Parts: sequence; structure tokens; C-alpha cells
Amino acid sequence: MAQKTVREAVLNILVRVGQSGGYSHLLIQREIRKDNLNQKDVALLTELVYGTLQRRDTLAYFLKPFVRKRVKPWVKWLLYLAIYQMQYLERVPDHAIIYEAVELAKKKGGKGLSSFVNGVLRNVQRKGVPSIDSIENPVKRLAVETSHPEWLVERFVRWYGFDIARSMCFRNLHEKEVSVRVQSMKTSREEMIKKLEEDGFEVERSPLSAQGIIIKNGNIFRHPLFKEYLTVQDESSMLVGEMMDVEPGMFVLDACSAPGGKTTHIAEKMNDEGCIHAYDLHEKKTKLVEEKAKDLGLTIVEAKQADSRKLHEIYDNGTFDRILLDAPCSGLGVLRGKPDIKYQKSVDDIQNLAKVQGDLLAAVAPLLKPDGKLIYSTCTVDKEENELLIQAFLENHKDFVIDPHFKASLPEVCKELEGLTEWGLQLFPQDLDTDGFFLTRLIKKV
Ligand SMILES: C[S@@+](CC[C@H](N)C(=O)[O-])C[C@H]1O[C@@H](n2cnc3c(N)ncnc32)[C@H](O)[C@@H]1O
Repeated sequence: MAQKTVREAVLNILVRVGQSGGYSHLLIQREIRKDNLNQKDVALLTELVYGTLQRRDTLAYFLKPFVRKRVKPWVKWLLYLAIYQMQYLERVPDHAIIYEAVELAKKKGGKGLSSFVNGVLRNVQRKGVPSIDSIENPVKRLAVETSHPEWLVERFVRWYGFDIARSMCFRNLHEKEVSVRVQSMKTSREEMIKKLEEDGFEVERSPLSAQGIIIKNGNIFRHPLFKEYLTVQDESSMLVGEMMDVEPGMFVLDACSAPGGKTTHIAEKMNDEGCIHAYDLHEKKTKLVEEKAKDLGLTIVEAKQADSRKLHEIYDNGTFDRILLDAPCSGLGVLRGKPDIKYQKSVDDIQNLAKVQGDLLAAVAPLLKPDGKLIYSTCTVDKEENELLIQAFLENHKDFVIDPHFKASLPEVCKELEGLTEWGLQLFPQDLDTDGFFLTRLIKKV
């Protein structure tokens, strides 16, 4: 695919995400499959979509003085795309960026629009974009500089103070390395590392899981051992499997399991002996859990559909040795991979999710055996979905406490983190370069 067409595909994705709320990662995958793009084009497409989306509000601030009238959404996104490249990418000269944007405008909107786009971009090039430093209010400045909605930055600052909020917002702009989990029953991490290095990959050992490998360089998705030996998983998610403290033969409930990353990790940890009942609200998604277990050669996973708020209709109290509640959440910890989330979520969404999370926790907790362990986790950094929710649960469930061994069982690198409190561990993306993630472990008193 010629570069010009890649940019056209980028523009189509941006307009769909920006105007109709499509998910960028799904649209990118569809585009890659549809046009059978080569590796270079995939890299360019991904960089331009994520880069422009990540910086949307900053780009709007940069563009504002140059466009006084309302423009069509696709023209606005075309201008954002061009200014993104002019401001943040060094390898393409401005004149080439402007030329391509003008050609695209001509193709999509005719001559009138192409001269408009040309005029705006030439002006931006000549006059330069407005300074962000002139914004006096520090929260507003951080919001514009890092392209997060102001309400969200305010919330981060309220929860964690300005410095942590600032580091998090900046880190959210940068891509994360891919990490994979080795199927430990098939091979060891060391053997896998040897194999990957022989095949030209640059890798590192994860400090958060003995099964985790960070891919520093190389396309792991195309490796022949990928499907049967490896699972792409953020290191913070691997920490859940590590902290479940399972043993072979246990009876485990995974209440929100799809697509099955953590379920399969737990099964590996149990040496595929025992039983895991893995639920998800959506029938279609339970198939993903089944497929993942099958790919990895795991047999103890039974994937089923249910609303886990109603599992008391199926199970008696005190049934499970271990429970995982990896709850549906706002996803504010994964903005690096899914920038659309920061523009789409609202305070109402967070509060509605917190209600569902609280209901799920209250519903599954009684199913735990006395002395059993329950992990609650989310990929968000919002206190209402994490720490405050756990506090409220413990107020109302005096038969549960935070596991007194939780802190001591964490990997060493977690023990000094600012997000480690008496309620659990809040990992920030800037801490260990993982997703923003929360986890805690409760035990049921005997
Ligand atoms: C954070 S994801 C789980 C990710 C999964 N644990 C993994 O590691 O691959 C949350 C899941 O909860 C499911 N879910 C949402 N509400 C639910 C409910 N009431 N009962 C069961 N599952 C639910 C969603 O469909 C989603 O797949």
C-alpha cells in the first residue's frame, strides 16, 4: 500500500473513532486484515492513528487560532493528522506532510477544500502553534498538554496529588512494550528466552511474574511458537495469577473471565489439575476463554455464560478455594493502548461501573470457603472503582479482611511503590511501565 493510501486509511479510522465512538484497536486490526498490509505500513498506520488520537485535545488547541469557521469532521481530523506529524514526527518534512494532506482533501472534498487545507497548514507552518505554557491554571495546562479531559485530570489530582497525576498523564502518551506469558507446563521462561534470542528477538525478564517476558524488539505475533506457548498479557495482569496463590486440585471461580488471559494463567499455575469455573456475561466471549485454554493445551477450564451477580443461584456459600473477580471497569489504566477511552468515559460511567463492581463483589464473596482467598482487580486507576470500593465492601462484610500476607507476597519491585496502601496495590503506568492496574487480596475469616 502506498503511503498516501495508508494516510487515507488512518483518516477513515480517525473519523470513525472520533465521530461514531468506534474502538481504535479494533478498527486498526480490521484495516490490517482487510488490506493485508505489510509490516512497515502496519507500523505507520498504528503510529499515526494512536499518535493523532492520543494528542487530539492538544491538536485542537494548536489548530484553534487558524480555523475560525466550523469544518466537517473529516477535514478537522485531516488537519489534526497533519499537525500531529508536523509537531511530533521528525522524519517527514513539513512540505511533504502538507502536500499529502492537500491531495487527500482534493480527493475527498474537491478543489475548494484542498485550498482551505493548504491555507491552514501553510499558516500553521509559518506562524507556529500557540504556546501551552501561557495557560495559567496548572490542571488546565496539564489537560491540554497531555490531551486528557480536564475533569479527568482534576480527578487524578484529587486522588493522588499533582505530581503523580502529571507523571501518569505524560506516560499515557507513550506506547508500552509488549509482554508475553510463557505456558510454564510446556517450557520454561529461560528456554523460551534462549529460543527467542536465537531468533533475533531482544527480550527482558519481567520482575512481576516468573512466566513473563518483555519483548523489547521483534514482532512476537509472527513467531511460530506464539499461539501454543505464549499469551500476550500485560505484566500487571500476570501479577494476578501470581498472587492467586493457587495449588493443583483447587476449585476456583473466575467470575469475569473473558477473553481468558488470567483464567489460563491460573490453570497453568495449578498444573492443569483441579477445576476452574470461568464465567462471563456474554456467551460469545466465553468461546474466547475456551479457545485460549484449548490453544494452550489446558483442560481444567469450564467456560460458562452467566451474570455473576446471580451465581448464588448455582452455588452454595463456601464452595470455592479461590475466587478471582477481575471486574469490568472504566479502563482508565489502559489509555496508552486505547486512547479513545479518555474521551469517551464520564464520571457517570465510573459511578455506574462502581455500582456493578460492588454488586459483583458482594455476590461472589459468600461463595468463598472460610480461609479462602479472593482477588479483586481492575485495569483502572480510579479510586471509586478500587480502593474506595474495597473499603466500602469491608465495612459491610465483617467476615472478610485484607489478607495480612498480601504485601509480603508481592514481588520486591512493588513493595516500595506509592500506590501500595493498606487496601491494596494501585500500580500507575509510570511505576513499572505496565498498565495502570489495581489488585488486592481478601480472605474470609474462619
Ligand atoms: C476486565 S474483563 C476480564 C478480563 C479477563 N479476566 C482476562 O484476564 O482476560 C471483564 C469481563 O467481565 C465481563 N462482565 C461484565 N459484567 C459481568 C457480569 N455481570 N457477570 C459476568 N461477567 C461480566 C465482561 O464481559 C468482560 O469480559
